[in-house]
Amino acid sequence: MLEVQGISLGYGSTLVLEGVDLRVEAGEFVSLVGPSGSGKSTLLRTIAGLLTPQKGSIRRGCTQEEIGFLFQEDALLPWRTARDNVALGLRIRGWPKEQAWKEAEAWLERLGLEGLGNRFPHQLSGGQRKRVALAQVLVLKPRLLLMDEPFASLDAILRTQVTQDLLALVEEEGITVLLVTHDLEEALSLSDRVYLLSQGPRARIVQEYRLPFPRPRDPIGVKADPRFGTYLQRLWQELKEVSLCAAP
Ligand SMILES: Nc1ncnc2c1ncn2[C@@H]1O[C@H](COP(=O)(O)OP(=O)(O)OP(=O)(O)O)[C@@H](O)[C@H]1O
Repeated sequence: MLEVQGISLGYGSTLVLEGVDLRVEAGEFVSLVGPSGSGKSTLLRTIAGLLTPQKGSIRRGCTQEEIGFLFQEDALLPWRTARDNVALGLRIRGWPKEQAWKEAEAWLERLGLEGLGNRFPHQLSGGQRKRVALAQVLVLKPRLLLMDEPFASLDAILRTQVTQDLLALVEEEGITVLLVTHDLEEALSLSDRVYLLSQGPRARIVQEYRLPFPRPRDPIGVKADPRFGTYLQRLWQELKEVSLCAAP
């Protein structure tokens, strides 16, 4: 679904990424972790097509329309109801209003927001708002979902609930996911593979972990697997090591 080869990219004279390679197969859930400021968001934005690499290539197995984005800041319009916000993308794609509303309501319901379609974003809790943002992306049936710390603003309990629901939905829909996160437990509990990016400048992928946990997966239950602790310890250790060795 996605093949990144030898990507290099900088801001001004600083080369943030140098020679980054990664692959995401169709239906996989892959996370990208690394030290703060290493270039994770830069890499995701490059994959999303928002930044142009100075070197290297990106091959996507789907069209731009089939890519969904979920960033830390949601894209809800404050003057539109939850239903209208979710329906907006379908309306832009030419769906008639009634049909778009019906589909939007169905997705709000799947995300546990039944009956809240008439509320405006400021009338929703933080968790409900995130669920509307998720419905806004999923209603467009993305084949590849790119997420950059989408639930970072939520408290631990809400975050766990929303990610649990997200995982069930992407498994059901067969959506391929690339997630940037600083939360190692989140990365290990959700993913099939985790990539570790080195400390920048000139960051590159230094490690890849292939996780043995089956699907469909309960991201809470998987933490009780004794192998989970082993992976977590290894990832922590390697993240600590790369954080200490910045490129000269
Ligand atoms: N628009 C920009 N102009 C100049 N430098 C930038 C810009 N955006 C990011 N940077 C720099 O590029 C480097 C990588 O930033 P990026 O946000 O990609 O890292 P990150 O790994 O996502 O960080 P974090 O984990 O803290 O969110 C940092 O040193 C940052 O200061």
